[in-house]
Amino acid sequence: MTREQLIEQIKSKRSFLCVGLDPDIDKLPEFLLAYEDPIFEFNKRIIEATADLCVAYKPNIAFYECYGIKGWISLQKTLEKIPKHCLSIADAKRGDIGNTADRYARAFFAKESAGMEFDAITVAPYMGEDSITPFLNYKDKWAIVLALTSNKGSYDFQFLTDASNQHLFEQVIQKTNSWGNTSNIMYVVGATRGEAFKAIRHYAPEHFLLVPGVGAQGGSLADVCAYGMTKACGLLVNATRSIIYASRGTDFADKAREEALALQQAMEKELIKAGIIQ
Ligand SMILES: O=c1ccn([C@@H]2O[C@H](COP(=O)(O)O)[C@@H](O)[C@H]2O)c(=O)[nH]1
Repeated sequence: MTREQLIEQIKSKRSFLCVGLDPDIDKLPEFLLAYEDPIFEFNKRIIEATADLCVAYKPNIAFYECYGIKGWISLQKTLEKIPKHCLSIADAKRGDIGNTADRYARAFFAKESAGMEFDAITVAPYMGEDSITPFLNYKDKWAIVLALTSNKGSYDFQFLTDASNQHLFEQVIQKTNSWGNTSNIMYVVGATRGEAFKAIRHYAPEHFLLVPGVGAQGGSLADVCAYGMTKACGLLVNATRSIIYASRGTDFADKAREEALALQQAMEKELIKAGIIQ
């Protein structure tokens, strides 16, 4: 999906919501366990209940690969169920030397290789340029670079400063910026980092940011929008557990829709406030 198509979707759906698909077999509604592939059944119903309210889906690969071959099959079926008008993000956080990164890119972007073609993948920048550029060689695909994450551990490295007082997360953005452009690189910035969005926008004024941490992690949508929104929106705000586990009963898809709708409505207000839609 191109940047222009993504912006078009945001405007027409009046939403910049990304729904996380992190299915945990121990948290699924019990009646689904009778199905041959409970994870796919769960995801399918979540997608059907929310596809008109969101512009992206983000399966976190850990929640599939932990089930081995069966999990990969559930992931592949889930990806096929994600409508083409939604950006599909493999939250895989890959990062390795160039020739290995090339294989990772094939695995997630080249359908003829592993049978999956995501629009985007999250990547870890620690290993530098050759670990990221293989993902940028695919037309209309995105590498989403971890910049400032939502977790407590982000303080261990990401806030370290150099002699000029520049934080590591700022250096990451400044450096990776030159490897691609605003049509093939996004950054992960946690919603719990409201205070840092100004600094992020200094180094990435136009890039899309994938923002996890609203909902279960307590991040503020209002803060994210106040400091992170651009003229083209520039935000994909993710919520996972607060949507997909809104209920564990037979009404789970309806309740997921209610949660997604509440976020979409709050996002619509922000888009109007910013003059992006009327
Ligand atoms: O900084 C980060 C990077 C990735 N994540 C992932 O996003 C979702 C968040 O799920 P919630 O249930 O909405 O908390 C999950 O897949 C994380 O691994 C993140 O939270 N923070």
